[in-house]
Amino acid sequence: MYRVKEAFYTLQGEGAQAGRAAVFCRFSKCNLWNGRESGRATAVCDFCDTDFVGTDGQNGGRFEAAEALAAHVSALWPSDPRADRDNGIRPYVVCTGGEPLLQLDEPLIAAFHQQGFDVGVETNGTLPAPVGIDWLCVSPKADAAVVIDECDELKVVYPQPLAMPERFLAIRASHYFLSPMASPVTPENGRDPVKASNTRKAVDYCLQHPRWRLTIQMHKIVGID
Ligand SMILES: C[S@@+](CC[C@H](N)C(=O)[O-])C[C@H]1O[C@@H](n2cnc3c(N)ncnc32)[C@H](O)[C@@H]1O
Ligand SMILES: Nc1nc2[nH]cc(C(=O)O)c2c(=O)[nH]1
Ligand code: SF4
Ligand SMILES: [Mg+2]
Repeated sequence: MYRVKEAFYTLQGEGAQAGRAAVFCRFSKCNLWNGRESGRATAVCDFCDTDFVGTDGQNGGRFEAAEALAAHVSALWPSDPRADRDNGIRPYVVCTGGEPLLQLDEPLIAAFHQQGFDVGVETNGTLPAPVGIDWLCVSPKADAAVVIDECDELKVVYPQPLAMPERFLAIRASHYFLSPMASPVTPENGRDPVKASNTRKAVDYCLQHPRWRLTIQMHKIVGID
């Protein structure tokens, strides 16, 4: 059984795939926070900006079979993803959450591929990844041990006192990104002074350590999901 909080079609807002159209499949549950505000202060990961509790979001639900979830995702692509693929377009599903590696398995990856999708994953890196993922983004959290030693992009939310970038240089990646830590809930007026201050700090770190590049949460600026 796969539990999905929400699924929606948007542009990837972060990392090396930023700007690419994708169906986001947000799985329920995380191993580093129970998702309740009452548990945030004692969570391993205490800055999460996402609601991943339950299956009640847009296009959320419970799916018994991999094929059923892949068909559900396919229906959110604006045209026939298999036909698009035949025409040189690469339909894209981003598996996120919550922590997608609690649920994503080889049958579901195969079912996404069967529907014509490239499969991207956003993970905290604490769980092993199944084979077949086309784009793997690892974003370490606090002192949680990272068990993935190779990925497409490493995306370190900055600053985290227990997860400073130097700690992850042994992880092989094609891209090394810093992503400024935003407030868990964007303030009503849309201005986030915490994010602004962290962005300046991330800029300074990248200037001093040119292995690292800045990525920003473009979707929050553009005003899309
Ligand atoms: C909600 S997480 C879900 C996937 C996975 N559990 C993870 O942590 O990578 C998706 C992305 O949002 C990032 N993120 C979460 N809260 C954030 C915040 N307050 N500021 C910036 N990035 C944040 C995570 O680091 C991750 O790259
Ligand atoms: N547009 C957009 N891009 C994203 N990249 C990673 C996201 C996530 O929450 O995993 C995310 C998201 O929630 N929206
Ligand atoms: S950012 Fe990722 S690891 Fe942290 S609580 Fe949110 S879903 Fe879990
Ligand atoms: Mg997000």
